[in-house]
Amino acid sequence: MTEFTFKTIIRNATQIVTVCENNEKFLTGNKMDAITIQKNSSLIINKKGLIEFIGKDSEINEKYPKATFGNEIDAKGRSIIPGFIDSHTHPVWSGDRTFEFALKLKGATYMQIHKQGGGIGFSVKNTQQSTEEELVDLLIPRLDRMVKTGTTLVEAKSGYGLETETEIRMLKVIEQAKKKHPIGILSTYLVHSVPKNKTSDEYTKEVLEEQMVEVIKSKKNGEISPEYIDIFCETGVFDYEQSKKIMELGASNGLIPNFHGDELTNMKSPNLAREVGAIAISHLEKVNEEGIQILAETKTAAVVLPTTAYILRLEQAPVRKMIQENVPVAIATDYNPNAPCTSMPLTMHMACVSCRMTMNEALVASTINAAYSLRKHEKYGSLEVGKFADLVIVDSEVWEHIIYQLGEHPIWKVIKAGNVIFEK
Ligand SMILES: N=CN[C@@H](CCC(=O)O)C(=O)O
Ligand SMILES: [Zn+2]
Repeated sequence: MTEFTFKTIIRNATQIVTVCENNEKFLTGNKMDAITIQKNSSLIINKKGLIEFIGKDSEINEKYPKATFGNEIDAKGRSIIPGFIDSHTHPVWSGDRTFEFALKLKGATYMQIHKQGGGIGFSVKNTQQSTEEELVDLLIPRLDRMVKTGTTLVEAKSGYGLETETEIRMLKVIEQAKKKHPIGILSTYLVHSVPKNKTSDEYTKEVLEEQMVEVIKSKKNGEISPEYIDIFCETGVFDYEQSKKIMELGASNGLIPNFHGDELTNMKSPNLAREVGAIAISHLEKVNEEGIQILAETKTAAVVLPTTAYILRLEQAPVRKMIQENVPVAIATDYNPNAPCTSMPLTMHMACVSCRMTMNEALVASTINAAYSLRKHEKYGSLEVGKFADLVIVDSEVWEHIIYQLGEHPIWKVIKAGNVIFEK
């Protein structure tokens, strides 16, 4: 078998959107609108799947005169961007909630449906009754759809179990998908809601005294590998103190707090993030001025979910204000049975139109800032030497077409660590 010097070379792309070039952890303020782009350039990927070189094709002969490549891709007339990082999803569930969408279209609110046992409760009932294999079979095609729209790394939560066995089963399902699917997956243990027959206090106690112990035990056994602890901190679900106790216990067991906050009501989530050392808060539709200042000071990532506010007809999170105040803003699909959108390009389009982001800001929020929101910025989120070669080749000379072509997705190839995982 021929031994190649490098895994892959992608030659002569009209644009390589590197996003940033100085190993920045995240971009804030005006820097979000000042992404870096290399024109008419080539990119070399080494055998470890890492970026070896980005620059002019003419430099390659000089720098690597004898190099051979396992795969040569001609990207003339096309552009390259980093693979999207979908930093907030709930992709493991069973049961169809189309009927709830119909109710919401007629005016029912998220909390009305939730209180009647629908919403999360409906997904919980169905997920509890599904086997690990059934859930894996539902998850894999969802991950396929993510890859087709350019996502190369996804955060995936548990949270439709609400009892120990099903929560751990969901995390095992994610574990199986990590082995079976080429997309990168990071998993989160999510304490999502209160089971029907319990009060919030009772369930908090159960999580603290029993469920968390089992989750940590399974993690230590190597059956599951959650890296983050998440909670739905919301009026009528888990209050500030309950959320704090659960995240603190998670943190003391090596899980990093990264939670749902200030979605339907203001919960002082940024204060909570500061207290528990959370790396990110998702939603933030109801964050106030004081909260934004805290996010800016602590550099807690704000993970904005435009699809949710769109579907629930809520006001979007105050993204412009957060960018102006130098909060690291990320965006994610929130893929779940309430907002069943797997597409980052569609989410970016919504972020531009509904949250008034520029296309550059939306790209930063889906790449380097999304990586930061999961503390994976050292190896992901921009196209820089030494990072993983996770990227999308856009079927256009102008990278912005990935956002502009609403609902269409001009994607030619998706590459993960140097391997083509989707092509048209
Ligand atoms: N807000 C809480 N959780 C999800 C919705 C989950 C569901 O409705 O099933 C979210 O992030 O939007
Ligand atoms: Zn969510």
